[in-house]
Amino acid sequence: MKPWILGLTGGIGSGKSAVAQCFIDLGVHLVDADQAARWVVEPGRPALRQITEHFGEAILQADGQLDRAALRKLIFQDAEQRRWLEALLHPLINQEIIQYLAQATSPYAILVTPLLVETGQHALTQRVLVIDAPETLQIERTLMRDNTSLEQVQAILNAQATRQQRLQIADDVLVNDRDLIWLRSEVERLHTFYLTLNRGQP
Ligand SMILES: CC(C)(COP(=O)(O)OP(=O)(O)OC[C@H]1O[C@@H](n2cnc3c(N)ncnc32)[C@H](O)[C@@H]1O)[C@@H](O)C(=O)NCCC(=O)NCCS
Ligand SMILES: Nc1ncnc2c1ncn2[C@@H]1O[C@H](COP(=O)(O)OP(=O)(O)OP(=O)(O)O)[C@@H](O)[C@H]1O
Repeated sequence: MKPWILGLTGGIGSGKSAVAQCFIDLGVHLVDADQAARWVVEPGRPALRQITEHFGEAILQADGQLDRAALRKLIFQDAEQRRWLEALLHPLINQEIIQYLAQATSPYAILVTPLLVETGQHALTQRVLVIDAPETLQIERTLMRDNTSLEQVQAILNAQATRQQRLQIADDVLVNDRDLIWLRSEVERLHTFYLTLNRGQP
């Protein structure tokens, strides 16, 4: 039987990737929208040429790869440019996700995405798990992980759905405000529950 799809979402630095790794360790197949966003702009793919035509050659690194840090800076300080990029990439990202999920063979599979509502990816899922963390912790963890500024993280947060909007579509909520050992035990608990579900429903 085809696996049902769990949408795993949360804002920047909420802990989506950390939770995703726990599910992978339990044998669950998953696709990450941030990774799909990388595949669609690999050198040679049409989207990279369109991005270069729009933003200029300076958006490429010397090796021909997309300069992600430069593009990040650009789109999070200019909402119009961000919307241009999203209109180009989101349909391509969605295609990659659909192809990938079609190959999943675990009892259920997971779509990890920061933008479940904003991209129409919600329609690909039967159930939604929101990773929730206080905004201060999201900012603190992102600053520790990435070579970025507080201003940049704040700009990204402002471009995302609010906690409230995310919680409105949640079937399950994992509050990630404790340590990683506790996080893993919560994922194990959820996994046991998910294995009992039929198409994502009790
Ligand atoms: C701007 C880009 C090049 C920056 O790349 P970088 O490697 O620095 O970051 P990465 O892709 O890993 O994203 C990190 C986080 O930024 C946030 N983020 C990324 N894109 C967006 C967006 N369009 N709106 C709001 N938040 C976003 C998410 O929390 C994401 O998890 C990249 O994020 C991108 O191509 N974004 C547009 C495509 C998109 O919307 N991707 C989100 C998945 S659908
Ligand atoms: N419970 C936790 N305790 C300590 N560190 C954590 C915890 N959860 C996540 N982290 C760390 O916080 C950082 C952000 O987590 P993670 O990368 O999983 O977030 P994310 O939601 O995937 O972020 P993004 O939207 O930017 O991709 C990582 O360095 C991760 O290892």
